[in-house]
Amino acid sequence: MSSGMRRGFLLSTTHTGRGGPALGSRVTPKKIAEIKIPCHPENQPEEAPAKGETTDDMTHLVLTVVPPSSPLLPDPDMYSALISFKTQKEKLLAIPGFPTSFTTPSPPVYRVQRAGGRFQGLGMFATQEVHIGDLIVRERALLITTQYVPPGPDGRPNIHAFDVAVHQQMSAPRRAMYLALSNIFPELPQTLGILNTNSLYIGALPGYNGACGGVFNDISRINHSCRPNAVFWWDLQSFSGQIRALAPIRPGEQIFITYIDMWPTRTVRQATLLKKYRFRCACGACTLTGAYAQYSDLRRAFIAMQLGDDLDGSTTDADLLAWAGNPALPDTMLVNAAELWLNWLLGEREMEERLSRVVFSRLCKAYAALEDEEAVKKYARQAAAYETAWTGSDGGWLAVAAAPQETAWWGLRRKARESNPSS
Ligand SMILES: C[S@@+](CC[C@H](N)C(=O)[O-])C[C@H]1O[C@@H](n2cnc3c(N)ncnc32)[C@H](O)[C@@H]1O
Repeated sequence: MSSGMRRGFLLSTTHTGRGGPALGSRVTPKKIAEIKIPCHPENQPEEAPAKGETTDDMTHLVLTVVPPSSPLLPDPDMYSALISFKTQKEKLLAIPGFPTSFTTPSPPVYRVQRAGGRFQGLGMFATQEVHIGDLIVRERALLITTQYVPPGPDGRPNIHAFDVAVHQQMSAPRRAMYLALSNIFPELPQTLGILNTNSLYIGALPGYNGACGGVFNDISRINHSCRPNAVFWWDLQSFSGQIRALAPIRPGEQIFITYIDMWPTRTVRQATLLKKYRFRCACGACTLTGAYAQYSDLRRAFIAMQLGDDLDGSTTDADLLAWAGNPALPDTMLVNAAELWLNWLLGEREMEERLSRVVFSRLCKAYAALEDEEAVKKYARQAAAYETAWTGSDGGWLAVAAAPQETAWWGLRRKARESNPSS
């Protein structure tokens, strides 16, 4: 998306890192309360390679295992094979305490089983009721690799590293797990075909900002939906992937993540999935017909328009503050718009992290300005659940839900009316 697109009306939330809003001058209350309504956190910058550091390094890949092999760490089933550049390996292993330990729900709340119907092979299913934000599984990868593979002597990507990692570095049980994963690219060498079928994007590793992917024993069994009920994310510190619920899931229901961006139209999504994963998606959004299908495409296009703007840019709460401080403007002006956006996000099951956070933030600020305690509590609780799904912690939203009146936005409309009795 080009950053030159028109700035969307929803995007005027102050971005001050994980802190709260910087209130403008006109309606600043005397007492700035303790509880901040979270707003969009700054993105962690991907670490660019230091000048000259990776140039030589990037001519070849190095192989290692994480945690580093040690007789003191006897559990080979927890090791990830890592294919990276030397600088990445060194920076990773130099992180204090790396990798931290982690836990996953025990007994498991899911089962990997034959998916049946339109799905080839296996899928992941809930065995217990799961709520938004709940952890479903956390797992160390079988293999983590950079996407960029330097050329070998013949000038073609040197994919030999995948064979070495799988056949020489993995323990026998880990290798068996890897080789049992599905492979939709039989024309490729087996280790690469499995990688391309199953790897999930994990972002960059320290030392080089190129993309990396991870292959997992259970997480890679999750099928795709354009209306997913779960989200995958990667935690560098523990070197683990996790799946959390994005919607309530009942026992026996299949768990889905999205493999692709969700905002393109159905035609574009289907073409991408066919090309990259060789299946025709028949999810709830892809099987809509007629006006419903058009409406879904339209809502996703509007969501994309908002995302097209630079959400991390220097946006402010200026319009919220201008509304709060001007009693002549309708009370419902901003909440109506934000509720419409939230309904579109929920309707498409496209709870895009950055945009949803902005919407919840605006709803809570506007309802706090209107002194509508129940509405602030409702949206702050929802925001807490989604924030937990995206990050593993509620991000401060539960404090807002517990005491809306303690936020700096509380009562700004009334205060503005009191100081402008004529308007
Ligand atoms: C990462 S694997 C997912 C697990 C796979 N079903 C298995 O048995 O291991 C990706 C492959 O699963 C299948 N798949 C995933 N989502 C699907 C869907 N919504 N409909 C049909 N097939 C799907 C496709 O063959 C795709 O290439």
